[in-house]
Parts: sequence; C-alpha cells; structure tokens
Amino acid sequence: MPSPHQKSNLPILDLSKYQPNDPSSHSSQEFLKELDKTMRNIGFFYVKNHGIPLTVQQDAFKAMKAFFKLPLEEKLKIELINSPHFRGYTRMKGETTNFKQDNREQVDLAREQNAETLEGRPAYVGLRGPNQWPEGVPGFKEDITALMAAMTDVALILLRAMVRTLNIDEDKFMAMFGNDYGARVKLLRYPAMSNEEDRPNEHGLGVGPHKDSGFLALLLQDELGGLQVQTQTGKWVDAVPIPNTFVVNIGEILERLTRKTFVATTHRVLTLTSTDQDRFSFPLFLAPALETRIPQLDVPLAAKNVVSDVKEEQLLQDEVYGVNELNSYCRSHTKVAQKWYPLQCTNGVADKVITKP
Ligand SMILES: O=C(O)CCC(=O)C(=O)O
Ligand SMILES: [Fe+2]
Repeated sequence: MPSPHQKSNLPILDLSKYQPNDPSSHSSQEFLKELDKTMRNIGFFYVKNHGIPLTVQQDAFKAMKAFFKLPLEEKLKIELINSPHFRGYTRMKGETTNFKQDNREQVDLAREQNAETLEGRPAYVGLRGPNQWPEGVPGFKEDITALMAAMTDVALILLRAMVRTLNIDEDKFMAMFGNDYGARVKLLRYPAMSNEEDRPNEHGLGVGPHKDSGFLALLLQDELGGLQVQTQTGKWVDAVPIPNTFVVNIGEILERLTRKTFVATTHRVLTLTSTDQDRFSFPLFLAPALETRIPQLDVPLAAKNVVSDVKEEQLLQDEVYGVNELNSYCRSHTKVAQKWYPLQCTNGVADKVITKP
C-alpha cells in the first residue's frame, strides 16, 4: 500500500478575476501574480468561478456513469483495440502506469478528426482520427462533447495566462500549436476497494504516480477523493474534492519549455479504503499539435532539486511532441500499440522512423 500522506491547503485560484481581453487590469494582474507563484511552486491548483455551468458537468457525469453500467459486451463494442487512434473503451486493469496495472476502467476520446493516410509519414500521424461513440446511452455524445468543449475553452485561457506570466508573446506561443492543438479526455471509473465484481489490485493505486505529457490537465472529480499530488520535496498530499472546482496540473511540455521554471506535477490516485463507492473523474489534457517541435525557452535552467516518484526515462525524450505521445501509448496500452504500431513500438519505445508503406 502507498505510504501515509498528509492533507494540505492547495491553492484555489478564482478565474473570474482574470479578463483575458484586459490582462493589465488590476484584478487580472492579481490573478496572474497568484498563478505565477503557484506555477513556480507546487504546479497544482484548483480553479473556481470557471464559468462552466453545473448542469453541463452533471449531464456529462450522468452519461459517463450510465455508460459504465452497460454490460461488458456492450462496452467492448467500442474497445480501444479497434482504434489506431487510441480512442475507445479500456476494461478494468487494461492500462499500465509506472509499470503497474491501473485499477480503473476508462473511455478515451479526443477532438473529432479525420483519419489520415500514413504512407510515408511519421507514425504519430495515426493518432489523429475519429472517436468511437457508444450507442447504448442516449445523449452520450452530446453531453460528453459539451463538457469537453467547455473544458477546452477554460484550459486554453489558463494556458495563455501561464504563458503571460513568463513574459512571452502569447500569440507567438499559441501559433506554435495553432488550430491543431490536441484535447484528449478520459472518462474514468475507479472501483471501490470493497467492490466484489471489480476487486482492485492490492497495490491500492487507482493510477500510479505519473506526470501528464501535454501542456496542462484540467480535471473534474467527484466528491470521494483519492487524488494526490507530490510536492517538490516528495511529500504526497491529498487533492481533497472541492465542489464546483476543477483541478489543474502542469504537464511535461511546460516543464521542458521553461527549463524547470515550471515543473510538471507528479500525481496519483489511491483506491480508498474508507468508502464503498466507485469514484468517477473526467480529465482533459491540452497538448500541442503532434508535429510541434518543443523548443526550450531562453531562460536559465531553474536551480531546483525536485523529488518525484516518476523516473526520468519515463519523461519526454524527443523534441517532436507526437513521438512522445505515441511513446506513452506504447507503454500504457501495450496490446493496442502492438496491433497498430508493431514496428514503431519495439521495446516499448516509439521509433522515429517514417511509417513503412
Ligand atoms: O482521476 C484522477 O483524479 C486523475 C487521473 C489522471 O491523473 C490521469 O488519468 O492522468
Ligand atoms: Fe494524470
């Protein structure tokens, strides 16, 4: 079982203070100052007054719960293995993080895109494509899409604000990933420790320690808890659920870009022993276009000694973002990766080679 942890007062930022069209206003400046401080320290915070209506949040959660209640054979109709774009359903314990099986089931979705010809192109192009939508839950696509879209808007506002705190030209920065940014979501169900049918593994981790690979993640969690963040000194603290807030954490791109001025947050989810209810959450991951070469900004390497349970070799290895994203699928969804990318995912590491015709 994971080691004991401590509760902490993680920062809560008020997004209504920030006016993206008037970043010099007093309240915008206040928000940016607080954001800057948070980003340089824990790199993890709650956002309140985000403007996403409760009904949008609740409808999406209802749709997600209804999907997970469907019989397994129904869920398997949209299984991830059908999709070279890594979109679809993964059954309980079907994913691996930090070398351990996760205790969760999930649906992966992303911005709706057309599949592209792969011939003569880098393998990661295959990550773009359509979603698999289930048929058994009326209104599922609409409800999930509505929350996804609203969260993408908030994530983009936050990213621009983060860029602003670094004194970088926002538009120049944004042009780097243009209209083709990636916005992926996961619908997640973590069974309770007492769940007989889906008994979690004894290691007690819903998902093991990891950093998210993109710019940032925005997450809506239910009221049960279990999410934890690792501080830069290595302590695990509870991200206690706060109603009508979203949780934000920094991804690896911002760490690489800023030469560790911002450090990607290490986090994990515990399977709680104190509740007999299943936990649900809905993270959105904002990332650059797959082709983007991730530069390093002209800033000094931050002199920080950051403790993390995530090993360096699990982190971004390549300057092309798409190579990293495919890399992480090679590790987390081995079977799907072996079916669609057998050459590229040799030894669990995505090859840079152009797809063979
Ligand atoms: O479910 C959560 O609270 C966190 C999920 C997460 O960190 C992830 O899927 O990357
Ligand atoms: Fe995560």
